[in-house]
Amino acid sequence: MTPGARLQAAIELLDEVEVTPRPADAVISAFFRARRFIGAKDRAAVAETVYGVLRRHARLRWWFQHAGGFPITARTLLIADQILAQGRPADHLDKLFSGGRFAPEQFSQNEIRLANKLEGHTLDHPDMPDDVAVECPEWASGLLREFYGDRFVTELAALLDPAPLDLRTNTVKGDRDAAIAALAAGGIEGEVTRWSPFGIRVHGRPPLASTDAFKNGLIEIQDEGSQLIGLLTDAQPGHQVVDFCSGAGGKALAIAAGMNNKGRLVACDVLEKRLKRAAERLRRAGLHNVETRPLSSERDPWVKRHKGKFDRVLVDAPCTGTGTWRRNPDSRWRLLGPGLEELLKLQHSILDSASRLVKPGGRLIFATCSLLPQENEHQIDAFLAAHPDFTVKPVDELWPTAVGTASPGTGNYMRLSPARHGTDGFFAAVLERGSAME
Ligand SMILES: C[S@@+](CC[C@H](N)C(=O)[O-])C[C@H]1O[C@@H](n2cnc3c(N)ncnc32)[C@H](O)[C@@H]1O
Repeated sequence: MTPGARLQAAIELLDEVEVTPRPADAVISAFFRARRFIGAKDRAAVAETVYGVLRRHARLRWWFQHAGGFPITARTLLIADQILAQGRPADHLDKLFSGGRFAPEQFSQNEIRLANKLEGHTLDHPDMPDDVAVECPEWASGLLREFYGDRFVTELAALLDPAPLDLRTNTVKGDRDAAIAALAAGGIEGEVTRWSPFGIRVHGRPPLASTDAFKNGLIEIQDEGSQLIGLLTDAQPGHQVVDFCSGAGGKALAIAAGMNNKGRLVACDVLEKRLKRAAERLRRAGLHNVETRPLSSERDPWVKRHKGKFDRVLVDAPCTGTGTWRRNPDSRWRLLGPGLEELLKLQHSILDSASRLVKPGGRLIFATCSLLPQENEHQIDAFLAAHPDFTVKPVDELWPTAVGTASPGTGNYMRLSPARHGTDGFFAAVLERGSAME
């Protein structure tokens, strides 16, 4: 692809993301699936351009206001991003917008005026309000400010950069050194992660799906923080385990690997399509002790029938995903699923129902990828008030045996953030049921 053709593809994709009520990563994947003739390098370059514009959503829009109120379109956003964030001179950009075959149409008069106004500036500006500078939407700003206090800007700024690419070694297939060596043989450099004993942080964005290590199930793509939730579940070989909100099985894969194919893990979700994806991944990973169970809702009769039967129940609850903003920058601005109030009710109800599955002496693990205390500590407080037979197992105490690395030292609960830990933002609480049932 020529540089102009890449820009045109990015404009088309930005238009598609704008009108499609699905997450940007799904829209981007579908766009390339329908255009298999676009090679891997071009795909990566186009996707990076699109993600860049989405990542700089509020700051770019601020500049449109500041420059005198220009119309916001996919084209003008891209022009602004190229000048302000990529430092491309306006006259160079003008040449790429040549109107030639596959290239974008030539600049309109308005676009020439916009490019000239922005020329010589960079993205950040001292007059930008903090919420704009750190891309924080209004719906979350008050809650995050209240929680983080004077760390608000630091914590939010760390969510602006792209997330690193983390892998988890599937210990059923080999150890971490073997995985690092297998990747290195294919020219992929990676280093051990700080907190997860099975994690590898890879340099750049290499095409992993075509590597033998991936095809043989030796590695899985999984953020380090997510790996740690699997470890804190502390499921042992022989245990009976439920992953209540299993989705496509990211954490189920990690937990089942730790059980070394001994015992039983039931992966539940209300979306059967996701569970089917989980089943495929489990096969590739060589894990045979997992069954999938679609639920009609968190109150499915299956739950009542299996009351008190499980050693471990993980609730990886649906949430706002504020901890994954660097991975899904569009999710800050496009609330495609339920809003916060609805999520809080759902989380409460899922926790309440799933807790029935835990046997006396067993554990309930509640996790989210949210930074908001309303979805985390407050949910645990409400749960404990209603369920006095459960108590908190402090994460700091569990860490040495369950994880085995130096603990991040976040107290009773695991609370990770990109600014402090270099992982996505995650929360996890481990609750133990007393030996007599309620
Ligand atoms: C955070 S995602 C799970 C991610 C998954 N555990 C992983 O590690 O890949 C939350 C999941 O909860 C599921 N979910 C939503 N409502 C639910 C309910 N009422 N009962 C059970 N699962 C539910 C969603 O379909 C979604 O897959």
